[in-house]
Amino acid sequence: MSFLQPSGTIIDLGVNIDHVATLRNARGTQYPDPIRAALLAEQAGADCITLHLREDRRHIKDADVIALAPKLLTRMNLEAAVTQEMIDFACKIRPADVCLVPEKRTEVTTEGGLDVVGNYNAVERAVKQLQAEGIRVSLFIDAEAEQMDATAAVGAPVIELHTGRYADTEGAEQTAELERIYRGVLHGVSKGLKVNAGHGLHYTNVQAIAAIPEIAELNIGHAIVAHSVFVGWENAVREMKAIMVSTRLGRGAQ
Ligand SMILES: CC(=O)[C@@H](O)[C@H](O)COP(=O)(O)O
Ligand SMILES: NCC(=O)COP(=O)(O)O
Repeated sequence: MSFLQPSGTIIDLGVNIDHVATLRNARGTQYPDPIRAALLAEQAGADCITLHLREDRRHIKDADVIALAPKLLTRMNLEAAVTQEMIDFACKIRPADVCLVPEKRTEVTTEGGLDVVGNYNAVERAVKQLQAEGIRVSLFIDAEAEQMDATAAVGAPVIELHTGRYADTEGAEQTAELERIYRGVLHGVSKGLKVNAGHGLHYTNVQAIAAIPEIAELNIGHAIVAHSVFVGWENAVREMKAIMVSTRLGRGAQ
């Protein structure tokens, strides 16, 4: 496909530290410290730190967000559900970015994109409240034109396309998902949106997504935490960033 041509455009890596907190919470210890992981990830090449304060606090806790905010050298991308509790909390923290994501208590991980069309008024209220605090708002959505059109209408300048189905499929199904994402990226750009992507990306499926030149940022967490078990945290971050950048520059996987 044409998007596989090297473009040399910049692509940012947002490192999601949720599952460093998962490991910490497994025993109720203070280690591994997600704040230390975030600062080391920045030194290893992360362009931003993403963390998801879930309503059930299964991994990231309020205290993690509060402790990390003043220490970050890059920028915080706080993921949160569209609830008054989370929007009020985000407005107190005032991260550079807030990404509004859907949440179901019973889900193992995020299962789909935010239904902006079906929750338009609530999303619009949240976007306006966050933007009044100077926060840039991103909506985590599936690569569907109507969701992107609603995102533009509600005034959010950024979308993050859910790559979960692409990550969970293979062969012709995965190729179809990749084409759907590519068409979604082009539609999002045509609506004037900054287009990011994330969920389920890892060291051998990230290349095809990173090769799409109009994608500005990838948010990746679970795979980096998993890989760090074998290569170390900073190396895992460096390797992912190197794959993304070399893909963009057309040098193939390094
Ligand atoms: C929105 C998304 O895809 C992830 O950033 C999110 O953090 C997934 O939730 P878990 O980290 O709890 O799996
Ligand atoms: N929004 C996606 C994200 O932050 C990380 O998702 P994953 O890589 O942990 O699946």
